[in-house]
Amino acid sequence: MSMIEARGLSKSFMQAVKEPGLKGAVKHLFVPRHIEKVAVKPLDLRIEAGETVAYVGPNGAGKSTTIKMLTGILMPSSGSVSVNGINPYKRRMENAAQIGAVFGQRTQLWWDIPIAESFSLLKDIYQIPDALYKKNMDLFTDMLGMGEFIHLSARKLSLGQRMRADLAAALLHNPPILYLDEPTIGLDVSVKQKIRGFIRQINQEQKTTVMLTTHDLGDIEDLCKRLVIIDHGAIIYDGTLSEVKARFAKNRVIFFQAGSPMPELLAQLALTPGMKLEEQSALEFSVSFDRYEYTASEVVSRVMRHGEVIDFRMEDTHIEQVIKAVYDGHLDLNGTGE
Ligand SMILES: Nc1ncnc2c1ncn2[C@@H]1O[C@H](COP(=O)(O)OP(=O)(O)OP(=O)(O)O)[C@@H](O)[C@H]1O
Repeated sequence: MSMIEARGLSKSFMQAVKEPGLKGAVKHLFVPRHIEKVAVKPLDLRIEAGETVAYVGPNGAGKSTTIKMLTGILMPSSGSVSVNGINPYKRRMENAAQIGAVFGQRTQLWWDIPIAESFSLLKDIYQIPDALYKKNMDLFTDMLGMGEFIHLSARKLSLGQRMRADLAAALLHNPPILYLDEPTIGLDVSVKQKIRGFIRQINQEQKTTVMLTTHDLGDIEDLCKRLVIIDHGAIIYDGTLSEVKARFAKNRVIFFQAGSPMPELLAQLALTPGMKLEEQSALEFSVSFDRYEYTASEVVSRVMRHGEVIDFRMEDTHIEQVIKAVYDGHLDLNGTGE
């Protein structure tokens, strides 16, 4: 049995259609008009225990709606969903005991009481045994650096502190599943790294299944082996991150700084199939090439045979560029990758 299993899962909303202005509002009061908005088309998804899955897509693609169905917040319009053997919407209490959730924009901490007391309230709510509570509190305080703010109320925390506290709160009861919705939104680089390191460790040591939505592609590269891309309510890609990179990030670029101009070589390169030359100046140019046709050393030695090279550096296509190309409709993940 998979940890998360959705079959034909879909969700539609009725959205009010109002004409603009006061007249429109009054008219809507007497003659309300609605249209059906399909947020998530029937989708199938299986996630195994211990997997780390990034669920990504452009704004309005249906990510949050899917997560809300998986966490039991929303009732699906059709299909079935089982999370660790439980229907999350029908058995909400049992489901709550087995999941941890962090929604970047909201907090589950009590706003006006010290964080330490919020944790002890959660201990009672989840009926966490003393030994486990102490073990987790010690571990999380240390790993997330919470010592400096645990005596403060959530209201007084910075965003980075609050996110760390929220993450600890979500994991206090050792849930087998962790949902993260934009866990690093608005955070500085060092807090992002702390949070990602923590999630990685929890996943590795406790085999926690992690599903996260994010617009931060660094989160995906640092945390997730599997990538599920949703667009217009339908899954358009489900596979490994490395496969996406291998299939679609096929171009590499080498930037050269030459000691003297090499016009002959540049003319040759410009005509070579599978290579693309871009000249920044007479002494600076880059060669973009198909990594499956040429090796980097072939390209470098070809340039070096023609003259002095002072410096060169290589860049791989970043996953960010690949996903942007998918969102923009320039890349068909089910096609050839051209
Ligand atoms: N409660 C609701 N009532 C009506 N329409 C909704 C509701 N919730 C979501 N939608 C619509 O469903 C679609 C999917 O929304 P959803 O929030 O799941 O997208 P998302 O991928 O999470 O986007 P974002 O990255 O912006 O958070 C959107 O068109 C949205 O307007």
